Amino acid sequence: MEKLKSLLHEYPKSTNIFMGYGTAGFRARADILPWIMIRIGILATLRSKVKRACVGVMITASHNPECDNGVKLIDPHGEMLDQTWEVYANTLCTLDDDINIIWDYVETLMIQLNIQPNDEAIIGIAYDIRQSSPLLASIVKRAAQALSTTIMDFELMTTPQLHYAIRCYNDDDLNGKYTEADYFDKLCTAFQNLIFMTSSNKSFESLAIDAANGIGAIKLTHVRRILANFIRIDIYNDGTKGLLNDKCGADYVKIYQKAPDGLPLKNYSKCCSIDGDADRLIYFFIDENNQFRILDGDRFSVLFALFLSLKLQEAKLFDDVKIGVVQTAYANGRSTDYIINTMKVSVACVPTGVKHLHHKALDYDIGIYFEANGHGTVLFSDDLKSKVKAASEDPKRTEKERLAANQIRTFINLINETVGDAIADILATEVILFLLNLNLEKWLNFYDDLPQRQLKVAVKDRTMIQTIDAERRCIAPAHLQDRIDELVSKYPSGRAFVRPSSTEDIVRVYAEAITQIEADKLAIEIQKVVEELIN
Ligand SMILES: CC(=O)N[C@H]1[C@@H](OP(=O)(O)O)O[C@H](CO)[C@@H](O)[C@@H]1O
Ligand SMILES: [Mg+2]
Repeated sequence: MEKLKSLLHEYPKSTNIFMGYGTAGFRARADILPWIMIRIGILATLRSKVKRACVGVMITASHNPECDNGVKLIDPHGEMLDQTWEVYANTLCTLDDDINIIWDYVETLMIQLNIQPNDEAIIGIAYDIRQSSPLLASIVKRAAQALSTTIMDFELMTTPQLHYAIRCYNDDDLNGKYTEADYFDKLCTAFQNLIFMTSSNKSFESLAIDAANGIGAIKLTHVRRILANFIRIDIYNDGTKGLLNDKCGADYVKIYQKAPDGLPLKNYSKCCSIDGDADRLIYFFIDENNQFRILDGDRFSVLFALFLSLKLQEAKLFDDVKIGVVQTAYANGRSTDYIINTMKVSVACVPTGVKHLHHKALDYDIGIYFEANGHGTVLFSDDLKSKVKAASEDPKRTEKERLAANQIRTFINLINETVGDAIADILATEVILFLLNLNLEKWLNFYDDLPQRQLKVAVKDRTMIQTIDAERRCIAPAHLQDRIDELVSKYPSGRAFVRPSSTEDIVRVYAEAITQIEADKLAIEIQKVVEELIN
């Protein structure tokens, strides 16, 4: 109690205004975060006690600028914090800096959640390369230690590494331990084995990676070294010169549809950008007409689903396996059409936010999910894992069937199933392109995107908008949806929706149409309706 009391005194609550615990946890300017870290240390301790397992605390603001930071909790299987606990996180942060008030709330929660004072707690803490990160991590650590919690200090890590590390500690199948060397060995060995299984004498073209001047640059050097005999990886924006996420990184490339600074695009046929904490990935290249072309999250869904359904067919397992793609309303309509009608793979649409995609993907034996912004992964059910193992070892099957099953089995090891992992996704993408004999141009030509436009609208109260049907329709305020329907009906192949952002104080408008001019026009018309009905 005394230690916690002095910590509250040392880092007093600096503001009553803060964004709630959302998809990305808490995010704000780094200088107003210290007091929040005390409460996170407490919350993580309680979560660990309830789950009787290790939980994670990741300090990062992902693609946001260096001056920002953030924090989020990771649950024992490496997944995002359970949604009911987001409420406790918010309540803890609304409490005053009074040790008695805070302690009363902690005791109430302990009774409610049946936590005994002597229950053990263990937390793994990691952070990205922001200057503010070590201090924020030390505050979480001190708050948790004040409650006798054991700390594993992982220091610098990518977000997906910490998710995976937490899963390892809680899973006996994964030896209950994590080392960075084991992690990159696992990914790189799977990559090499998939190449060895292929009787091709092709070689890889060099890959240029824009690492957003973030933590990914440091971690990618391991992969570059291990795979040096297979693929040449050149890392740009590695933090030696530029600023974190400044005119570079996956978010910049996707939003501005522009090449990142600091990468000699013309020297490469394949380039990609990751974001500041290495959980998003976007590929890009210059096409024959000298146009800058990007391959976003929708394209990864298509590529991964294509590869996995093809291998399931070759292994004669396709009819026994439920494979599906999970998207949000921001997925380009043409990608959805292509997956359903050409690839004959089912598609589910869920609200924005990785936790929703991840949750839905668990419904499938092979659940592939990506947000259009490049965050995503693949989940494989235990049943699917047993099936492919059995098929790969079944002497009654043909060699081709066994090989395909073995390829799926190996591919599973190339994936970080806990969360989108840009480094794992790069290796998976490279291997699929290699095995299917594709380059970026051919991959892009699977289908043409419908032109689209996204707008941000500043409103007085964005919570006035309520949505249903995976955020594709509004039920409040009155008449908004009717007005949107009326506008959309004037555009052939038009599609549009509005929703309040969960990370910014704005309403997002999305519109799609046959031409860019029409998509822009539709978006602006809807923006006006939003302004009229909300402000
Ligand atoms: C349209 C869009 O890109 N939305 C992003 C953004 O959420 P909003 O609720 O739209 O602000 O940030 C989320 C967290 O990073 C990310 O999961 C999501 O995809
Ligand atoms: Mg990120």
